[in-house]
Amino acid sequence: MKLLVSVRDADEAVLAAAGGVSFIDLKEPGQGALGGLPIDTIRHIVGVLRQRSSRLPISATIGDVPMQRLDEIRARVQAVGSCGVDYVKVGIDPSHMGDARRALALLAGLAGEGLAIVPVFLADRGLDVDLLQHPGRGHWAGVMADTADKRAGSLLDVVARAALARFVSASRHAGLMVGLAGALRASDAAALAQLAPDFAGFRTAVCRGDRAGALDAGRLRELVQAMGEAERMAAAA
Ligand SMILES: O=C[C@H](O)COP(=O)(O)O
Repeated sequence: MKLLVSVRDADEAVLAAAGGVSFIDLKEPGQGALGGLPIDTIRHIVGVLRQRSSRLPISATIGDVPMQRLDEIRARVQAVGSCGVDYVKVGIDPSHMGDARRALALLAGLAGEGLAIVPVFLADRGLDVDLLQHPGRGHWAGVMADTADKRAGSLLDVVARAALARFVSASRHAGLMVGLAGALRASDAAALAQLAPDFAGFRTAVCRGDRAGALDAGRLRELVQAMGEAERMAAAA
């Protein structure tokens, strides 16, 4: 299981890369669950990481764009995708199923332009694995579950373990890389190792204060240790 950490600037990205993170995610945490960074900032961070010979995969979010605004989603995906990131993350709110399906179809079409797109299903009101049967699924680069309301607790408090296991397994079945996130804590490491997604994403747990605060090297170290230990124990079981 890769450890994804969300960062908002080049200093945080370098800190995360040096701290043992295996997946760097670019976002502005002060602007919501999928807050987007300015395009120039994304390009700058990618440049800094690549200059340092970091080959870590990099994702970036397009921002919290309402799903009905298909033209804006298209433009943001294309702009973020032009920055040299490996993956473009787009939030999907399944509580508006018609809009969600139309947005997912758009993302499948954009993948034809050579963009590796990861729909991020907001799981605050549950996870609908039927969306993983969307006809466009073969064009996505992966899928994620995440939460919008970080005050409600960890994803593991908000969504039943069995539903998360179904999401991971249905994603695999569809041939998709799968990630879990949503105010996850270091103490969730053992449960995450059991669920075994391809990656687990963190921001809140590695910050001083809330997720809009600064990335904290000590918290990051503790998280890397906890995740490594949980993986070793799951492998030994
Ligand atoms: O993509 C991962 C998220 O940025 C995780 O953020 P969070 O831990 O605050 O939910």
